Amino acid sequence: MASALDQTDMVQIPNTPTLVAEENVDHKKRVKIQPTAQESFAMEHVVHQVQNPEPRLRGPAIKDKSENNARKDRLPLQGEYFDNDKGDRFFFRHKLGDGAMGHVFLSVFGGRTVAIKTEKYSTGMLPMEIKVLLSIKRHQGHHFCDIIDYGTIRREYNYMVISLLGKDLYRLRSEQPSRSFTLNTTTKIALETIDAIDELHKIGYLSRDVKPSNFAPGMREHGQHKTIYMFDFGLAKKYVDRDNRKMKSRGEVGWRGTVRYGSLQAHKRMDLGRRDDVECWFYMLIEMYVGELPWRHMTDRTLVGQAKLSVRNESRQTFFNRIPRQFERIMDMIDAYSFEVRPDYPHLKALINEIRVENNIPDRCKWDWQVEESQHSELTETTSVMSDMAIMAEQGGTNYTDRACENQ
Ligand SMILES: Nc1ncnc2c1ncn2[C@@H]1O[C@H](COP(=O)(O)OP(=O)(O)OP(=O)(O)O)[C@@H](O)[C@H]1O
Repeated sequence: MASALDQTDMVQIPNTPTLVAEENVDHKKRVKIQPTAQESFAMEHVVHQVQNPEPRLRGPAIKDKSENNARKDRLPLQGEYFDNDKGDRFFFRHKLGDGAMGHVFLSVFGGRTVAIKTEKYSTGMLPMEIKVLLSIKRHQGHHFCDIIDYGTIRREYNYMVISLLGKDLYRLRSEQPSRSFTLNTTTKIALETIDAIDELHKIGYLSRDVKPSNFAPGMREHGQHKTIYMFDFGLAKKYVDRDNRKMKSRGEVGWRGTVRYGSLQAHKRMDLGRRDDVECWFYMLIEMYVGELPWRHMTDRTLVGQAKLSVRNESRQTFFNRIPRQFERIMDMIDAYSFEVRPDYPHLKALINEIRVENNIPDRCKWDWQVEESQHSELTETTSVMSDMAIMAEQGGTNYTDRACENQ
């Protein structure tokens, strides 16, 4: 992957207002708390709405075709279709999952199964995701979905067409009889996912929402089942400025992320850096191997933060009991990182590989879900087993910012 950082400032979704992404605001000149991507989008929306040409009507007939209803901010439904600007037709075959902001559908494009992520036109989170995926594509990121198309339909919804993935890691673990993965699968996931995080950081972005439900293996039919892919960049943020200089911490900015996997700094509502993505990765690994985290049943964010502190102090021994000692070293390494520092990804990987060697895990080993996988068709694999709401509830609420939280 190239190390040059992306200099592009804006993503223009055809027929949509321009998103001025969060990171494009000059930090030094800013006096107020930085607007979220959503707020920036809303501001731009007002400015650009008048200038944007009228989008041509596309897609299926809508029952009530009155002018007002044709412009209704809405999510598409299963069975509908739309045509993109090049005349390609995309059907929303069936729903693969629900996110906080919209639906993800299965579709077919060029004889290949794909996923289409949608959100209401006014939501404005998708442009950031598109921006990240386009940047990744330019840098040939290995652990990310290919972005095939994106746009907006009649000011009703925004969409992006991306490569189809298998079930996410949260679902796959939940389906294991023990609700945990073997050391082989956990360490293989650890190596794949730290590579994904490293790749994202190399192109100048933070995820700020590293968690099992944002990673999934690729599809066997596409020959991608040995790779774990990272998706969902709704909370992503650039941590370097236009001149590729690392931006200074903005101090206290509010909560970002998912309670269960959030870093100690996130609990302090501080600006997040690369080390925080890696801390989330660490909690994710422990959960996958042990089957749960001590704060699994806690919903109060403060209590979860206290429980995370406790595993560094009074409950350290219990927490690290019966798991490879390298995990404790990993946590101590992460805790020693300051905001600016680049995590030592090769060292983290070396510790994971040490676990594999000590436990005589052969290099070529199947994922835990591969036995079960062979008994089902690939299409069934992508269908949700747990409801998305159940997963959100399990994780102590899905990703959100303080602002979104207040709106709940
Ligand atoms: N490329 C894909 N292939 C298959 N399924 C996908 C893909 N992208 C997303 N999904 C499914 O859709 C669900 C929601 O997607 P995603 O996490 O991107 O949406 P979101 O609105 O950002 O959700 P969240 O509430 O977790 O932030 C995922 O959990 C997954 O089940």
